[in-house]
Amino acid sequence: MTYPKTVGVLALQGDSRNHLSLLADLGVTGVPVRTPEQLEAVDALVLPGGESTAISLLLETSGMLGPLRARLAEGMPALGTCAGMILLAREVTDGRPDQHHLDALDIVVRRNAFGRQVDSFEADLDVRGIDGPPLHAVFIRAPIVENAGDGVEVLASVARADGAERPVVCREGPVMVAAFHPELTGDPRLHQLFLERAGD
Ligand SMILES: NC(=O)CC[C@H](N)C(=O)O
Repeated sequence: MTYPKTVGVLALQGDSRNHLSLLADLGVTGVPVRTPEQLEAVDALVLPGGESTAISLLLETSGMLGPLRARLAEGMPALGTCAGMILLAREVTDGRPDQHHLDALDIVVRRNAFGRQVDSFEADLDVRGIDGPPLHAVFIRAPIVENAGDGVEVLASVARADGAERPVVCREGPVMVAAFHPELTGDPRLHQLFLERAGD
């Protein structure tokens, strides 16, 4: 199994540093991506958590929106976490009217939607494809997956305060998303799962 050679981390806004150090722990060259030229040079991309409306705007002003759409359409592997998951979705039900989404996997998401747990909560997740102890996940103003298409694999779910189970890790082809912040716990297993598929 080979990992992609160079993995970019979108560094326009939000938490790119911890993603870069997890990639380094896995022996992968991670590079911050802020320009179309830097995007062109990577084999895969991590879109971190932060604020999806701000990242959306910065994608536009940096000139990266078009090139990023094109790379995703060509099949570039991407991992989106929290705000990154919102950006990669097919539809955002309550995004700002001018908020861009990249339509890279067939999910519909709603921002800041974990009911009473809206601000933050933590959960231990069984993730399909990850062995060993459950993955500890930190959710911060997390999006909810309202609908996942037939082609989408749901790899982990969590019960909302009202008891409804919601997908929190999804994958479609080379694109994987998580509603939480996998970079905050120092556990590299979610990145590893992404890279295993991304390098195929
Ligand atoms: N932790 C996060 O990335 C939060 C996402 C944020 N609520 C948004 O809408 O973009």
